[in-house]
Amino acid sequence: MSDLLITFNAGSSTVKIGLFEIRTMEHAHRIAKGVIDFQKHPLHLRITKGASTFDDNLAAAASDDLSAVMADTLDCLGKHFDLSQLAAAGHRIVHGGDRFEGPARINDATVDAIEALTKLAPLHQPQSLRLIRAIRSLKPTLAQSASFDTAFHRTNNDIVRRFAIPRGFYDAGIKRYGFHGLSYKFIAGALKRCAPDAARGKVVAAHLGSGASLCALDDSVSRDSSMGFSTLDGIPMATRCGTLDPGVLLHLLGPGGKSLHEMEDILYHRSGLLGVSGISADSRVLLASNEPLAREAIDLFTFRIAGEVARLTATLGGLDAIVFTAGIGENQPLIREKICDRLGWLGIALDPKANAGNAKTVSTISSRVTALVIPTDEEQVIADEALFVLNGKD
Ligand SMILES: Nc1ncnc2c1ncn2[C@@H]1O[C@H](COP(=O)(O)OP(=O)(O)O)[C@@H](O)[C@H]1O
Ligand SMILES: CC(=O)OP(=O)(O)O
Ligand SMILES: [Mg+2]
Repeated sequence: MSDLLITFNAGSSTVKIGLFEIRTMEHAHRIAKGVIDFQKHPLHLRITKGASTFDDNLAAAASDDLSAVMADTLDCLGKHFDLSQLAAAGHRIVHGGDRFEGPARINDATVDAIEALTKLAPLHQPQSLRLIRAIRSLKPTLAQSASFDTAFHRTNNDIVRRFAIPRGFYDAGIKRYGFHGLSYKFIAGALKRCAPDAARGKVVAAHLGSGASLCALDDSVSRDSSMGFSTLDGIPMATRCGTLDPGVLLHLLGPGGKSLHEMEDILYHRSGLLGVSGISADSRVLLASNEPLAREAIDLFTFRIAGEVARLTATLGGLDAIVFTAGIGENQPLIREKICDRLGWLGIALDPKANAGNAKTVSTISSRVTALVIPTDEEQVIADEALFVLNGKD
């Protein structure tokens, strides 16, 4: 029987779990997925194994110590899989700062370094740390690894990473890092398999989920991305603002204005699609609505994405392909259409039928730029990187 590997991808409201079989030491094979919904009370776990789904409510409640929640989760998974075979746990860590250039084995020093970066990713980092600590307390001898979203963008050059503020800030770490790197690493690998010509060329990948960003890839190497210092930057998201004139911050934070905490709440949780529409953070709800404000939120989202594609094309010095991925990118034809309609001048022409069917290639045969839809799989990258760490290659 093969050893097993478990992965954790902590988001702001869910933890996505992957269960993999270690078939070779280079490749982990997915056998199940799970999602813990932290918005529900009691906490809800859905496990998907092949065509079957199993739903459980967890007895433990969410708190700063997730040991009980993880104990319940492992008990539920243990009903369907032999967890005595577990060889490692891999975690997605959004921020690796300048410290991490690739995956790392989790030990006290790694945990301290991840913790030190919490302020830079307040929506994601604390939950990942809670999961790491919970697994450590439940299974002290289990190997754990960390996979960093920022690591993939370490290839961005100095001009791309620098803000035009006094130089000392850059040296102190105030620079553009870029995120969603595990997703872009997966897309770069998938492109090599399914569209090798595009993979060798200039590609803009659009990860459009609740968090959303774009990445400029040249020969599969990240050269720029829309997210910068924090996960707020770039294009508007479900509840995050995207790029904002810093003068707005200065104005709102001034005497008698908002507190730092209020500002953080507005920019992370009450902006983006939710803030502009006042209706929902979910693109499905907005697209189904006849309200003008819902339409305006979608129009602003697609307008800003098209603008960012153009900027990243300038970084690359051309464009051969655009890849749509994540919840919206994979499943929302109208949003892809609205983005591409603004980019006809760049040589993108969508095939309406292929686009409506979420086909792999959604551009016309004569389109100069190929438009592709490729499902991402961050957990697969975490699992493969965990194997890399288990092999002692970190
Ligand atoms: N099957 C689907 N059909 C249409 N839209 C979807 C689907 N799945 C997800 N989405 C959209 O994708 C967004 C969430 O993307 P997802 O990648 O699941 O987010 P995250 O992993 O960042 O939480 C939501 O706006 C949702 O409306
Ligand atoms: C980096 C980031 O924003 O991640 P997510 O999309 O999971 O929120
Ligand atoms: Mg995500």
